[in-house]
Amino acid sequence: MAPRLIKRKEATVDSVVSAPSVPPQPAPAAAPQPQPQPRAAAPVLWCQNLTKAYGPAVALDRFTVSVPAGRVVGLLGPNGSGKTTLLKMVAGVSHPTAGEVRVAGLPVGPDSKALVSYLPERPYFSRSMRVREMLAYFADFYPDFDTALAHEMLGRLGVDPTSVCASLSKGTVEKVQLTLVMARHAALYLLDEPIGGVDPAARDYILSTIIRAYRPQSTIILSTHLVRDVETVLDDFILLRYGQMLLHAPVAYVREKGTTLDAFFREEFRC
Ligand SMILES: Nc1ncnc2c1ncn2[C@@H]1O[C@H](COP(=O)(O)OP(=O)(O)OP(=O)(O)O)[C@@H](O)[C@H]1O
Repeated sequence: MAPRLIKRKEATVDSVVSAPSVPPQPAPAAAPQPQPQPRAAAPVLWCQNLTKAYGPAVALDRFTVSVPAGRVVGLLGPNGSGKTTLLKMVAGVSHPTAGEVRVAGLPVGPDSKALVSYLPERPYFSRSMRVREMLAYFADFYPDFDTALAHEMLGRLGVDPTSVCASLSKGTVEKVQLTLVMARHAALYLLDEPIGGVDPAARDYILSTIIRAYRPQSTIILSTHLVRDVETVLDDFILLRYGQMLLHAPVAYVREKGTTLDAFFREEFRC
């Protein structure tokens, strides 16, 4: 893949959501439409001019990308550069102000969500539940959830499935959440800061085994500030700044320059 270099510039307000001036009218009855089907040849993730504005502030600015199957992609950028905003829109928990997202050729909706396993940046499960109850909850909710694999991962990560979530440390909560997300058989995994709080030994297992080895056919997009830790497992990276894409390239692109992704990132975003 040829690297895509995009000239940097300050974010501008080009699209703001405005409230409708008339009350919504009931839609006329429409003939049933055929449901869109995933297309094998379509990129797993495709975004065209994807934009998210919060009032006058643009969190993501005309983001365009195409990511094929089987890639592990690092989503990198300084605080506030739009990483979480992008992942939320692909996952369908936030809606674009403008532009388009497709997952395996499907517009974001119930069909695309069935293909996506999303790890949000903040814990979301009930503190009163036990870990094994969370597993049962996921198994009920997602037909592609692999309970045996989840137990294997928890065992390797040293998490007791009988623990009550409220009793777990921050890093252990992260391990449980990542297990729940990665035990699904999804086409696209969106991981928002998956290893920030976990200890270095668990981090190695998560990166080398859970991220790199378990899902060779799937695409994994992970946002992180731990560039040095993740760079050995990444195929490609996307650099964001002020909501705009600076660069989408294979990690080999920086290695050919005789540097590391971590050094490249630090140089690019030096304060
Ligand atoms: N709900 C919101 N309302 C208003 N502004 C928001 C909202 N969510 C995000 N933003 C703004 O959008 C921009 C991008 O935020 P985002 O969380 O996507 O960045 P990030 O790259 O994930 O940051 P970090 O590395 O700190 O997690 C920031 O300027 C942020 O303040």
